[in-house]
Amino acid sequence: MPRPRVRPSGRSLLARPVVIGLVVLVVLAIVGVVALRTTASDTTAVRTEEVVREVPEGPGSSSTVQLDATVYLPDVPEPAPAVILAHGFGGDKSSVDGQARDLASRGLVVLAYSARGFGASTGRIGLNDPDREVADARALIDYLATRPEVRLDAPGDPRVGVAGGSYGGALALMAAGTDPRIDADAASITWNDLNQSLFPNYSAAAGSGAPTTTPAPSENGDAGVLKRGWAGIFFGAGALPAGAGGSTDAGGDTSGPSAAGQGAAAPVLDPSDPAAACGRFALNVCAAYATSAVGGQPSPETTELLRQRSPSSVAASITAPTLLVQGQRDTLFGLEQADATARQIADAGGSVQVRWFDGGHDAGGTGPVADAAVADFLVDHLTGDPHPADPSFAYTLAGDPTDQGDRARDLVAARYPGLSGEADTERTEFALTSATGTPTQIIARPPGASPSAVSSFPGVGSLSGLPGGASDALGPLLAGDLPGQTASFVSEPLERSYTVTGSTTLDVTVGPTTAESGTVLFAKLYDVSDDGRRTLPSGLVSAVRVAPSATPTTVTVSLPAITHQIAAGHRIEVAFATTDQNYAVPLEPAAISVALTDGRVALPTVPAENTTSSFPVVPVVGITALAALVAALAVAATVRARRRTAADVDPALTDVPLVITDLAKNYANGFRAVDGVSFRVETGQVLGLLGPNGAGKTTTLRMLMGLITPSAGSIRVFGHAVTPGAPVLSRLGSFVEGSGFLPHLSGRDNLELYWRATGRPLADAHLEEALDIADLGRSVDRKVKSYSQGMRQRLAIAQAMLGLPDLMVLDEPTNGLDPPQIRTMRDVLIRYARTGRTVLVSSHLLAEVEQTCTHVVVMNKGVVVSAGTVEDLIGASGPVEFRVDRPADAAEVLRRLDGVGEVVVDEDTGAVKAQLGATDPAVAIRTLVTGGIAVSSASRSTRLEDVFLELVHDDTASGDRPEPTTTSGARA
Ligand SMILES: Nc1ncnc2c1ncn2[C@@H]1O[C@H](COP(=O)(O)OP(=O)(O)OP(=O)(O)O)[C@@H](O)[C@H]1O
Repeated sequence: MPRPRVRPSGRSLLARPVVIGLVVLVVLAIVGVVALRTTASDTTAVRTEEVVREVPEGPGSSSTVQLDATVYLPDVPEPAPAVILAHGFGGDKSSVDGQARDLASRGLVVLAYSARGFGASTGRIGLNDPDREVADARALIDYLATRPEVRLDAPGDPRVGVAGGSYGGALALMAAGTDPRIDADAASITWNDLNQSLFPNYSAAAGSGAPTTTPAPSENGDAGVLKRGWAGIFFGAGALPAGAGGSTDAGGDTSGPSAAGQGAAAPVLDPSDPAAACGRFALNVCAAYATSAVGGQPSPETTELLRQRSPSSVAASITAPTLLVQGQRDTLFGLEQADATARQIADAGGSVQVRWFDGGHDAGGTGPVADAAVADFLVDHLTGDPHPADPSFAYTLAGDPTDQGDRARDLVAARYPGLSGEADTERTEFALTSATGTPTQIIARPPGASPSAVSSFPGVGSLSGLPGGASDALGPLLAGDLPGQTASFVSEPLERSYTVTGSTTLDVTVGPTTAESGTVLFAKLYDVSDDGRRTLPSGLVSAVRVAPSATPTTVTVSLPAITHQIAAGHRIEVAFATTDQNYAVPLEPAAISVALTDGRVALPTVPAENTTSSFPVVPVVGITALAALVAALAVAATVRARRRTAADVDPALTDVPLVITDLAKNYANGFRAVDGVSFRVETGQVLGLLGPNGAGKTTTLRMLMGLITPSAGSIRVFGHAVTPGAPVLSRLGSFVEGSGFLPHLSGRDNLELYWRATGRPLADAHLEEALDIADLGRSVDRKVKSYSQGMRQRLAIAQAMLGLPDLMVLDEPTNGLDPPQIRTMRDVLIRYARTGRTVLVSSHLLAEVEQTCTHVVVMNKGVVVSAGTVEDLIGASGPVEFRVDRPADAAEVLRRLDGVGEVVVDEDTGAVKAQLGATDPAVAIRTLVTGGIAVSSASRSTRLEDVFLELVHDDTASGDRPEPTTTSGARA
């Protein structure tokens, strides 16, 4: 039965205006964009023809896929060059209708089509599989060669260009790299390498010369950090059946009528079919995403799959003139992606031109500016004689649209400096000093990486569908770093204003860490105003992962590539944060030391001419304001939705420390480690979670700590539903193995550091009380590297106790302790529970549990096999041992009693052991005495160990799942 949930008050008052406001603003905005576009086109009459092309499902396959296409035919007397137009991810051919009409009205035949798996096209999404989507584009070129309206360069070889944004942009590049018939290609806001885009790592071993610094980094180090926010949005858009909505299309005109899903045969989802969760994705793509999303790291197979789906795999073969248009507001595919593609094409002798524009996935996708650049390029290169691309480089310097004196400026440089080298990039050095005064700063990552820093809002820009930079508008309001989690290094105030165009690198020394996940950091370049306001340009961060090392490691980190003007009097701040909510950060707690190697940063600029003619201040102010408003409302709705989730409270349980109901966990390999676990812990209890190896104890506790997500069931802490990062987790103190203490700091300093990372005042830590209970004595002021294993364990327990949490959860706290230390630990836990708080502890030391815990839950093979008080558990089973004068007669008498099970006489001691079942031992004694037998003692010899072995032994031997049993007083 669903439980009543507490909703934040005022919901019904707020919801309607927000929704109405959103609808009105989106309609206004779309009308505005449509109006802008229609005035720009319609110079030549255009007619359209609907076409369905059948292509093989895969190489050598007998089954086929149907591609739904529209051919746009300009009313021109001669055969015309053609363009294949590909749409963005989650869109379909209708998404590029406006752009297609515009190109056709300029005299080009345009074929726009829905990629396989999108719109009315059949098949599955292969993420630009070279053998499928890319082969489809080549098949469409074959088709264009048969159309009489299309100009041919040779039989079967039409004069043709390919263009697209985002998903379509990568397709355009990959088609150009595999089909020499293509005469020009234009790719907007797209990736070079999906591995680098989705698992970025902007660091490389210092001195390796790896990251190229002008104007954007193009090289990555090893395994990166999953860009969880964007990856989820990207893959979520394809996980729905066709026609189910969910477009995140940022690579096409959003003004046209959406035909998403029209006529498409939406697959019928069968929940029992594992493929159902894959929606429209090809199963290999789906599996690749699922394993990386769960593990946070790509498997070698995923890396290879993403490599094949990337323009980087074919860029060296692109010979047609290429235009790369990349967005300056794009936390999905940053400027460095176009930079890498440009370098690869140029290195192989191809001709390439680069444009950076004030847009991108965080600002409504491509938009009119990018589309116009693409149209000019295609018309220029397809209608005249083929000629190399113009080497110039254009970019936009965003101004403040509310300030007419500081307008956005369009700038053109003679060459793209990424290709012409360092010589074209001026650099100015700024000295940076550590914000704390000490060269090395120590920052912490809290357990569960929660709370997390916020740098940008993936998807909000494309949600608004507008230019103007939703993330930029919202960033200063909502983004932020957390105290204790950020190391910062700042410059003196700048004497003059300075324009950053591109990226820079700096050497940083981090670590040491032996954690398997290595060190993960997020590097940022802030513009700090004189009143201390920090602006993170375009919400961009550089994710960095440094391999584990027992000694500090120096790496070269590339800061994000930006265009940004820093005003005179402002400071530059380079910051390193341990968390970012858009990335899959390791959840284990860690303390990380960070130092700049030479304390300087050299920021680049690209000398360029201002070509701004007349700037439409009024529409931009209006559109930007609308974008900001729409985005603000969208974020408000998101925040409210999150609050609602966070406020998922069962009022009947607000006094109960923990209630776990029907909890289950399937790991990525399909193994069900926890299967329908339910139990409850009351205030003041010390509950022991017992079970043999592999029983599912750690998995259960990790779900409770919010470190992993349950597959089913619920966990309520004081009535609040637990989810990763849920605020109620602040009432829970937890101990997990490998607490990541910094060895050269004292125990006390480590605890203070850890507490600062939670963002809460030091006074709330109750440091002395936690230390007192953990009984570390004066050792707390010694360096941790001098601690014994037992002292480290106790320090970790003290860490779990900081803030005196109402519920403390400890996973195997006695591991590695010697008997006296185990005894100390026992006292610590008992004392803690006596303060009116609650302890949940997993252990395999049964004698310890028996002496420490008031209650026990026994798990085996993922299920609860018994639960109750320790006395109940011991008392409810096991034989009673009678010492009598005539053992054989006593055994006979007991056997005749109702409900009594096995009765045996111990030949050595003469004791009679009887399984009394429900029979009261007092009744048994009275019966014996009445029968003339002298009873000198009756006792239960059972210890928890016996019960435990009895509960798990048979089952362990047979390999079957045991049936749960509940002792009296148990609440399983
Ligand atoms: N990430 C994972 N992927 C797949 N299986 C896993 C994963 N983590 C744990 N398991 C499996 O789940 C089962 C339960 O593991 P868990 O660590 O929860 O047990 P446990 O009761 O804590 O055991 P132990 O006392 O040995 O730590 C084990 O069979 C384990 O191999």
